[in-house]
Amino acid sequence: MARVACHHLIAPAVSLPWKNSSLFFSRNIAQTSHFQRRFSSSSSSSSKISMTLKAGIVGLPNVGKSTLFNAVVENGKAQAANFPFCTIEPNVGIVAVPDPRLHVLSALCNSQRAVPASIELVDIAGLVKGASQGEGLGNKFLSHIREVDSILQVVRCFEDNDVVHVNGKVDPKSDIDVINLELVFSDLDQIEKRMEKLKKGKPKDSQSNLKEEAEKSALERIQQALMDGKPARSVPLTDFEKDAVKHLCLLTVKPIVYVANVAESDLAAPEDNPHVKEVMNLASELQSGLVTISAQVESELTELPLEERTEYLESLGVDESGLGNLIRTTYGLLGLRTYFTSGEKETKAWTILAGMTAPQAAGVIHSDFEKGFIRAETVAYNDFVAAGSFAAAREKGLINSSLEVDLGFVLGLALDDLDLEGSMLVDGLPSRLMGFQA
Ligand SMILES: Nc1ncnc2c1ncn2[C@@H]1O[C@H](COP(=O)(O)OP(=O)(O)OP(=O)(O)O)[C@@H](O)[C@H]1O
Ligand SMILES: [Mg+2]
Repeated sequence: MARVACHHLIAPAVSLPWKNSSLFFSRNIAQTSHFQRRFSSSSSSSSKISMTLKAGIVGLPNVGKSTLFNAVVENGKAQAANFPFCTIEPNVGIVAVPDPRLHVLSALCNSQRAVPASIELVDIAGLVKGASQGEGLGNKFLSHIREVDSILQVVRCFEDNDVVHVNGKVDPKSDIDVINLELVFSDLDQIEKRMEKLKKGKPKDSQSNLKEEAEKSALERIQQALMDGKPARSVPLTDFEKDAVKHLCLLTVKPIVYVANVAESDLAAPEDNPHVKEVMNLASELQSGLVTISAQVESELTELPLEERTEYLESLGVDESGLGNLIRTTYGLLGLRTYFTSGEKETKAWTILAGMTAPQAAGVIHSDFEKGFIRAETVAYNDFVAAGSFAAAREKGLINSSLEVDLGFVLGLALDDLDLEGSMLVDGLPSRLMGFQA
């Protein structure tokens, strides 16, 4: 099988180049950034997107993947119909990550526009038993999964005799097992081929030798786990080993969110549906996320005028659409965090990986900002909102300034909980992370 280029969220190499500050700061940061060029290729709306990750919608045929895709993606036009293998080529769409903080900041700063973070969704063809051996639409479709950063697995939990189930009955456990097994087989195949190659080849130098040794050792452990039916992500690896196996883009390394697709009538109390309960148990066993949604309802909602949507949801006993939850769960599961830049022109959410340093976070806006990083200023989101402006927060002494700056540096990355010595972002904090373009 031809190897596809996989899609990674790569943190730029760590450097602390605060003193090297001659390079930058004259460019308009709203223009194409490193990540814009890198992560959002052709769409014309991509100039507004900061860093986009890909989530792939997978599942058995005819379980509601395209219906969900069309509901989530504004103007989504994937063909969704009641027959298996309706989707053949993947459909791709961009979805905004809902974040109420964006609008609060935008109002406080009188911004002309608010630009949310976004996720790229890929609606992939249905997988069936034997896909790794070419069954159904076969290997080609596993290769589409290889290209995504995370997996949303739609699991059918609705009973409807008119909608064909490829295995004859609604059975979430068996559906999840079928998909997991295909992903496991595909990884095993990939590892076997790689091991053979590693055995034959000779490393160029001692550095490559070290890396290959780490790769071999990691692959052996992953292979064992896969043979025991466990995903590769369950195997503890050192950072060096993770890096050594990254190029294989193993499918079972990718985080999974299970999307329990329920009937309209189950939406108000999904946990009463035994199929949903089963998916809940499996998701927690497999250390994966779970979201309950009715793709059918979400798709009907998009057809309604805005004012009628709330009424419809109320009639079903729920107060909000499940899409926001789905997107936020996906975003959180990937260890992604947001910080904001805010000014009159725009308030914008930028995506970073948990654990990125302040210079790296600045580098998401523009790589020059990382190279010439000078200082970070810190303020908690709530403090900022209470103060009402950056100037007021400064006056009240709520902003901590780290290093001295005398170069007219205008990007004050304001990072709460920042370890100023090492400029490390602390995992898990960034709900309070803000940055400002003066
Ligand atoms: N929650 C639901 N309740 C009832 N019917 C649903 C629900 N979700 C989806 N369906 C119906 O299931 C059928 C299959 O949906 P869809 O085409 O989205 O499946 P798919 O997973 O994309 O299939 P394929 O793998 O063939 O592309 C459609 O008729 C759709 O209306
Ligand atoms: Mg489809």
